[in-house]
Amino acid sequence: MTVVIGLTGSIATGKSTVSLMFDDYDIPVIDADKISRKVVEPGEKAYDQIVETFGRDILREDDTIDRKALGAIVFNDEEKRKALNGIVHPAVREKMLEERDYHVRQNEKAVVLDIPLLFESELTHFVDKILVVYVDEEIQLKRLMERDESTEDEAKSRINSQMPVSKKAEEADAVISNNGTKQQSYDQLDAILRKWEVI
Ligand SMILES: CC(C)(COP(=O)(O)OP(=O)(O)OC[C@H]1O[C@@H](n2cnc3c(N)ncnc32)[C@H](O)[C@@H]1O)[C@@H](O)C(=O)NCCC(=O)NCCS
Ligand SMILES: Nc1ncnc2c1ncn2[C@@H]1O[C@H](COP(=O)(O)OP(=O)(O)OP(=O)(O)O)[C@@H](O)[C@H]1O
Repeated sequence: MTVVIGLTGSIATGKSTVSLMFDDYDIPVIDADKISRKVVEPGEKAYDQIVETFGRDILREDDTIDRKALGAIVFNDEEKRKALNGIVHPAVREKMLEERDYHVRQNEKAVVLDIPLLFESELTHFVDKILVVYVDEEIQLKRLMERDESTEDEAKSRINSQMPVSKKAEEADAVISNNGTKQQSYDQLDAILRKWEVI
């Protein structure tokens, strides 16, 4: 039986950093953010729906979506964010489940679904175990501003678009505290995977 691990956290808490560590165990990772970029490429159904809903002002010269412009709209307006989610999420969900089922058929020991909005989108029933990557709020804000070169207001509007990571940690089967070094997070992951008997 394949163990389906839901990897989540909140923005910039370190999901991508931790997801790379699964490589060392040959555990496949399905990345919802990556899929969400693919399903909005020109020619895809979700692309047409986004242009219809948000207009052509959110397009770049080559007609691809200007993610910064769309982000500036949806991270400051809950209704518009819901509209975008309603377009993008069904397509992401379908693709993710297809990939999950492929790995289950291959009889892999484990497969990871890296889903930032696992709780917010009520997708917890898709996974067997929930692993939350946690950091304290000040560190989250600092890392987000540094990574995205964003202002404090921009970063805070993104953070406030999600459930607080402390709340997610309360509902998890296991929590990695990523306040320390990447090596310390790696050691925690190793211990969790041993406990879950997937390595
Ligand atoms: C608004 C968009 C265009 C901004 O793109 P951008 O390249 O700047 O950010 P990216 O997609 O890399 O997302 C970065 C992080 O933002 C957070 N985030 C993204 N979308 C959302 C959302 N709708 N609600 C809350 N947080 C979100 C996630 O933590 C994600 O990891 C893009 O995030 C998007 O299309 N979002 C809707 C789809 C979605 O929910 N994606 C995330 C999970 S599938
Ligand atoms: N333990 C750590 N020590 C120092 N920096 C870290 C650590 N973990 C992650 N970072 C840095 O913090 C930033 C956020 O991490 P990462 O991109 O992995 O977060 P994320 O949760 O995947 O974010 P998103 O929700 O946007 O996809 C990155 O610049 C990353 O290099």
